[in-house]
Amino acid sequence: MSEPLLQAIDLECERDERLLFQNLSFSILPGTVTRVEGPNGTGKTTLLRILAGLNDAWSGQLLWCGEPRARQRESFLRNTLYIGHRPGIKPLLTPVENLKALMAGRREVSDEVLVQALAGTGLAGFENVPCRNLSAGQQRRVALARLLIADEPLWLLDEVFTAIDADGVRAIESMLQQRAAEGGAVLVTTHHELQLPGMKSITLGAGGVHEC
Ligand SMILES: Nc1ncnc2c1ncn2[C@@H]1O[C@H](COP(=O)(O)OP(=O)(O)OP(=O)(O)O)[C@@H](O)[C@H]1O
Repeated sequence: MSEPLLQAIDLECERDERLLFQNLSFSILPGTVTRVEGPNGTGKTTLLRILAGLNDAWSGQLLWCGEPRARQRESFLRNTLYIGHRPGIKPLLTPVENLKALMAGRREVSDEVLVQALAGTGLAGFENVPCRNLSAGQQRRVALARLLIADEPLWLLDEVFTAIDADGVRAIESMLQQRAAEGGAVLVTTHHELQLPGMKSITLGAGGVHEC
């Protein structure tokens, strides 16, 4: 069996003296899509932010490719793509400019590739319009175009289906499956009814933590 990309061992997190989760252990293997599920407020966003290295209010162990993540920070960051539940799009910039900003410090991508990625998320013809003039779903599609130029093997995606129409949902589902088929791994939170073949799940909340 292949080595996990990411491994969580006995994670615990408390917010405002409220225990969100404890004894949370799971492995994210190459070739898998894992859904983090649970009712509102049970800690899904918090967990993804912890995994992405954006929240330090936790205890336990996180391993990246079998080594403590803290010792592998650069490799972890270079190989992980996090998209938060807010699209993170700058309203005064165009979709092309926003994608360039999202790629900053990662790698050079030509305008042609960016325009193709935007076309791939249904934004052909909107490449140079300020994002403040786009709809909520179109703004989220700008952020999702990032997936089409991603070479990071691990994707951590928080509520990426919000404001997306049915065709867009199917397109995202196929991107997740594609990443897994290419040997990457995806961890996704969503309230959308996501059904992908072989999908794993981590459930937070009332019944405690459950992994399958
Ligand atoms: N910055 C913060 N400081 C203190 N508590 C916080 C902070 N952010 C979130 N919380 C609390 O942590 C708990 C979990 O929040 P989180 O956003 O992780 O839940 P969630 O499962 O993603 O919810 P939803 O399904 O509504 O998106 C909530 O009770 C929330 O009030």
